[in-house]
Amino acid sequence: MKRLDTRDADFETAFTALLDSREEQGQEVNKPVADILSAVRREGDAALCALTERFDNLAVTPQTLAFTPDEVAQARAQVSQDLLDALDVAARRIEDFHRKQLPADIRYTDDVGMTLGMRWIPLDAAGLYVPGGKAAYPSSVLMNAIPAKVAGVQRLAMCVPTPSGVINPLVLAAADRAGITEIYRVGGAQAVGAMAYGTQTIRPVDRIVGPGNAYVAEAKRQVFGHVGIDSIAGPSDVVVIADSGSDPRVIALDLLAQAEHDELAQSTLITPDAAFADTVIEAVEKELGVLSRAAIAGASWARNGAVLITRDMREAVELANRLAPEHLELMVDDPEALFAHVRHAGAAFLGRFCPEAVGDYVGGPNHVLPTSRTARFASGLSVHDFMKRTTFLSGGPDALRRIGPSAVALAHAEGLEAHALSVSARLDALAAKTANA
Ligand SMILES: NC(=O)c1ccc[n+]([C@@H]2O[C@H](COP(=O)([O-])OP(=O)(O)OC[C@H]3O[C@@H](n4cnc5c(N)ncnc54)[C@H](O)[C@@H]3O)[C@@H](O)[C@H]2O)c1
Ligand SMILES: N[C@H](CO)Cc1c[nH]c[nH+]1
Ligand SMILES: [Zn+2]
Repeated sequence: MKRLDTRDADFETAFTALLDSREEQGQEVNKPVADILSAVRREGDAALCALTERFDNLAVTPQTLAFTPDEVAQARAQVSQDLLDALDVAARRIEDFHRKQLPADIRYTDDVGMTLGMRWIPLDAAGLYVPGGKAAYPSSVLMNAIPAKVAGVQRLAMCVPTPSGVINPLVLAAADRAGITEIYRVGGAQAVGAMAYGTQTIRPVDRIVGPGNAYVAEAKRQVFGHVGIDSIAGPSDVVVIADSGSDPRVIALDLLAQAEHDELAQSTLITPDAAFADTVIEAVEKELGVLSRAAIAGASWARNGAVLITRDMREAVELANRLAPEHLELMVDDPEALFAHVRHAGAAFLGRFCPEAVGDYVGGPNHVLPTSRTARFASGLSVHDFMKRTTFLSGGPDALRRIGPSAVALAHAEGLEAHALSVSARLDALAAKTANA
């Protein structure tokens, strides 16, 4: 863990190193991921099965890659009613929020008489990656699938790793709740490769979405262009801006809630109060003594944890903007005042009683969010990720007479004769018709 004070002479150097550190960690997986993707592209199911045996310790055949409807029903039957109810609370709230994102088409007739517009069309097929290496993520099943359903995607294919063949039944219950019927027991870069290029068993999709570890995130980056992707939603990160009005233990737990996802996760506290910072650091160490996932959380905190002490809250927000976190918690009395200055964050959590973990499960907005500073240019998963736009133009002779000559002039200026003729031939025909009338 790094403890930095903006008043220190070497702060800027240390902070720049912090900004670069996770990108550098991500680069370690470029080559292994490229090898996995090319094996899946070349050999299809054979590579998929061999890689699943190697990385997930699971012997599969093309016939057993998919979960059967019976397996899904049996898994659902193992889940308690309380958990199914909790799943339902989450699903309803996620659906309500995402329904509000449905975009409206555009259609209007302009002053030259052309009708112009833009139509939103759902994707034909989406691939949903649900992580499953170090933890089970039924919540990510809902976060992936519900916006896709709301958008109207016809085919959803879900991939989830099952280390040593074990799957948390709630994952399959969540898939069932979301109406997913095509579920494969594959994970990592090989799952992304299968959904991108297709194999004998898994048909390719048009866009791959969902969170995952560094291998999954890098695989999505590498297949982008062949298929669409949502964003780089890799190992989680959080920035917590807090003052001493919060219980240090609660802030420590918020930091550890991200750290426990992955050794590569990153948790950062920013506060103007140095004494408070030190109490939170102590509380983190204390909680690490009792947390069940202390090995992962402790490794993440040691490797990527950071505590930044600022001159004031405005400086705290400026540093948060530079970190462009996946999650930003504003644990202060007047969070809206700080939020007004936030420019880069995947999702913001405003107020002492709105922890990020609520957003992970039941808040409503999506928890699949851009990581590793990509919130500078990317956003969380939404209904829009499952749709694309087709613009349209419709015009008759009058409109062509009015704007056609400008098109002809510009086509000549670009040296594109066929373009110019395509328009002028029509204009000539119209002129001849008028002359003959
Ligand atoms: N950003 C988000 O929106 C978001 C949401 C939820 C979870 N997450 C992140 O998802 C990740 C989940 O990670 P996970 O590991 O639990 O599950 P995962 O499913 O993402 O990864 C497991 C797979 O990684 C592959 N893998 C592991 N080690 C490998 C190696 N050495 N070489 C090649 N492949 C290897 C295996 O194929 C395995 O099936 C965490 O980093 C968590 O922070 C992010
Ligand atoms: N915090 C993760 C997003 O980065 C999502 C998640 C799912 N379950 C628990 N947490
Ligand atoms: Zn989480």
